[in-house]
Amino acid sequence: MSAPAVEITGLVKRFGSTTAVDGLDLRMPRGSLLALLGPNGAGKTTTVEVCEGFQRPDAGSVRVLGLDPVADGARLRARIGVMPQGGGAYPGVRAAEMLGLVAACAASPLDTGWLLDVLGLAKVRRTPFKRLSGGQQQRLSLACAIVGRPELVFLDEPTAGMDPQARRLVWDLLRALRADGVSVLLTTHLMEEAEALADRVVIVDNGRVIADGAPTELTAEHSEQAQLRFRARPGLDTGLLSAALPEGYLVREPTPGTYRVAGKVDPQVVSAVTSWCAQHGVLAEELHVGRRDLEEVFLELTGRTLRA
Ligand SMILES: Nc1ncnc2c1ncn2[C@@H]1O[C@H](COP(=O)(O)OP(=O)(O)OP(=O)(O)O)[C@@H](O)[C@H]1O
Repeated sequence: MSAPAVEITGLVKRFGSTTAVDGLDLRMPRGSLLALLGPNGAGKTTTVEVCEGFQRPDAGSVRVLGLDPVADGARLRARIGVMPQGGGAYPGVRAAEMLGLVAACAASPLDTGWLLDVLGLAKVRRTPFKRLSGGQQQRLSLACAIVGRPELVFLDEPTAGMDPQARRLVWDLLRALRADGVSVLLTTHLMEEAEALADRVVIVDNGRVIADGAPTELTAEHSEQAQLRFRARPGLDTGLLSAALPEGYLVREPTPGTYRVAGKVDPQVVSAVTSWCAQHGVLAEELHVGRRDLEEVFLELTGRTLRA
């Protein structure tokens, strides 16, 4: 049987007095799409860089496609694709030229014209890298990561800074890669991205795994009950609103203008929230009763928001 795509046990990585990764365990089967989700500074990039062989672990064991990323670095790099955060290229190189250079290093590359087309880059194929927009540079960097038909790709915040249309193109491509049996490990702090793409989500905070499972498992596990949430102008007096609800309910504003009511949802509490809003001239928009999302799971586990 082939080794897992990634197997990490007790990974520790320190930078001076900062412990970036603090005993992280992760197992990713072949052919799956795993999202490492967490706020800034959680240790996602460091974990990925250790897997790629760019950082040496201080403790723990890391195997990628059954290989040690440091000792077997050269063999491993021929089989993986890497899209680092921020990317990078010779500033004068043209888009198609750059992809062609990377493709030339691969034994059996994908068709570069097709790849540029799929990623919406056909029109800028002759544009120098430095004149591409941030989102176009990101997509070119993704193209470079996958043009060599890797068995496993590491994508560090692949859609950061992209507009929604470009993000869709990337999501479609990642789904197609997965359907072709490629293993994909991506980092993100966009819970929508993790929910939309991943077979498994590993939520990381302070260098540790705090939750791990399929998106639906995570949201179900952490919410037997439906939850009431709504949007309204930021800064409502949540203490006053909580006091107007039946005993035991608590209203929070985890991000400005987003309100969540903790407690079992029933018709009385929905009515009490809307009455209070009406009495205070507050328009409650997107009033929603339903399953929690990953953002709420994270909030519940850490008391903070993913975007913090
Ligand atoms: N080369 C380095 N030298 C010193 N500290 C570092 C280095 N790389 C990372 N760190 C620190 O390690 C911690 C984890 O950083 P890391 O980049 O892995 O987090 P992240 O989850 O990828 O965050 P982001 O979402 O912002 O990319 C942070 O406190 C960061 O400042």
